Amino acid sequence: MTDTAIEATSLSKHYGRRHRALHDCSFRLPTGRVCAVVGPNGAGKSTLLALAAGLERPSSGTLTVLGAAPGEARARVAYVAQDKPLHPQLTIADTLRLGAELNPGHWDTATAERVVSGGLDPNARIRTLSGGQRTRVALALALGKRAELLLLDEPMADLDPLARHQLMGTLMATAAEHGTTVVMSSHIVGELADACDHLLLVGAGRIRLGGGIDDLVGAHRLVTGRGPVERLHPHTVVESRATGRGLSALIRAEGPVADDWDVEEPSLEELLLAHLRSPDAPALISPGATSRGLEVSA
Ligand SMILES: Nc1ncnc2c1ncn2[C@@H]1O[C@H](COP(=O)(O)OP(=O)(O)OP(=O)(O)O)[C@@H](O)[C@H]1O
Repeated sequence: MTDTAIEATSLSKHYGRRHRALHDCSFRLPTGRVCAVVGPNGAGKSTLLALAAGLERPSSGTLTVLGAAPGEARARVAYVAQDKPLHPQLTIADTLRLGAELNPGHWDTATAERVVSGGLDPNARIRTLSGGQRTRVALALALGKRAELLLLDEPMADLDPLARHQLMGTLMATAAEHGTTVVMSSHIVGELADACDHLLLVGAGRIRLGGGIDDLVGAHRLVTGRGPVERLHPHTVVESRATGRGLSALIRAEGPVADDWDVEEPSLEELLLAHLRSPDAPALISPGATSRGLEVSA
């Protein structure tokens, strides 16, 4: 049994000659984590999830999922694509029955029904559902499968706040009870902080931050003091701006920060926003999240 849910080594995916969706990505996601995949539009998040689901093939580099090639791990993985494809002519009940038939011996009826419970008519056809209602059915199929790895591409995007809250609760309960690894892309940063313990920040096809959220947040500091920014040497300055009092910066601390700076730990949201605003800041993959393939070949 592997302790690695996903491992990428120098992974690249190009569409045609000009579209570089992912470039030279290396990281490791241990099993049992709830991982947020965050990044701007077009960063490569969906491409990464589709590669892990075995629906796309890398242009170069390697990717393993639960210790196997992505295609071989498919039975142990559930994937919900961004557009949540379902059979429009089936009813909700038919769809869940199909899920049970396709996953003999490892179908969790109670969880699947819980995800679609609350105001949804089991006899309603998929084509009559709203976007958010379809999402709930797609998530019911994914959670019902009792997969070891859930790959969810923007699962919360069109859910109302109550449904989002319920979904997060169900995901957390599933992950805790069965040790399921969850990987979900999202733009809703505020809601990730409570639910996720691992982060992949993707920017322009590269991994910008990778690792446990506590490790990544703990490696950074928000500092306020008198400029100029050069006074922050030797720390890595991710983002800095002039304020009424002098200078405010988010830094990656390379040792103790001098006493004349006010120092705070950033929130996850502050960390992400600073990195999103500073796409050229150096990448950080925390030690437990580096690709072992890379260590061997380095
Ligand atoms: N099938 C495709 N053919 C050509 N280019 C593609 C294809 N799929 C994705 N791309 C390109 O790859 C890049 C990454 O796309 P991807 O969908 O992975 O981004 P994303 O981070 O999921 O974006 P969003 O947040 O908008 O969903 C984009 O520049 C996109 O135009």
